[in-house]
Amino acid sequence: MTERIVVGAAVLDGERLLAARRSAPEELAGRWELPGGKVEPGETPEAALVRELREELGVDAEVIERVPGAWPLKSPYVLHVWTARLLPGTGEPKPLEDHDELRWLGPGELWDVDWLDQDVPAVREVAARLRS
Ligand SMILES: Nc1nc2c([nH]c(=O)n2[C@H]2C[C@H](O)[C@@H](COP(=O)(O)OP(=O)(O)OP(=O)(O)O)O2)c(=O)[nH]1
Repeated sequence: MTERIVVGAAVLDGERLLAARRSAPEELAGRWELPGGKVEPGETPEAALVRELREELGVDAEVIERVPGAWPLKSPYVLHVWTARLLPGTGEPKPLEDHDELRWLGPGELWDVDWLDQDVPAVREVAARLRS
């Protein structure tokens, strides 16, 4: 089956990373992830990321760069991650859809939340870039 991309946004504010707690489906609820979602047919991953951040968090954001790596999810999905930043004046993100809590994680707090297993290597990669 053709791979389908799920985009995850590592939204950064200085050295802080935004984490989102899923409210559904049942098997993922309560675990933390990078906000994002499935890329629609004909859409670029970058456009999907901006769209998902608007839908899920009510914010306007811009993509910074791809975090190297691709992490397999439930077939046929594969997680690709980009760093992103909020546009000035857009306000604080809110858990409008798919999430019931958001947290900005500062340095030393990245591992304070229960990330989805498949997100752990992606967050590790983001953490390495935050330190460099
Ligand atoms: N958004 C997001 N999804 C993730 C991550 N890690 C992970 O396993 N997933 C899974 C959860 C879902 O099964 C799938 C993405 O689905 P989603 O529900 O966020 O996608 P979507 O907003 O496009 O919604 P829909 O089409 O299901 O309505 O990928 C992650 O870090 N971010």
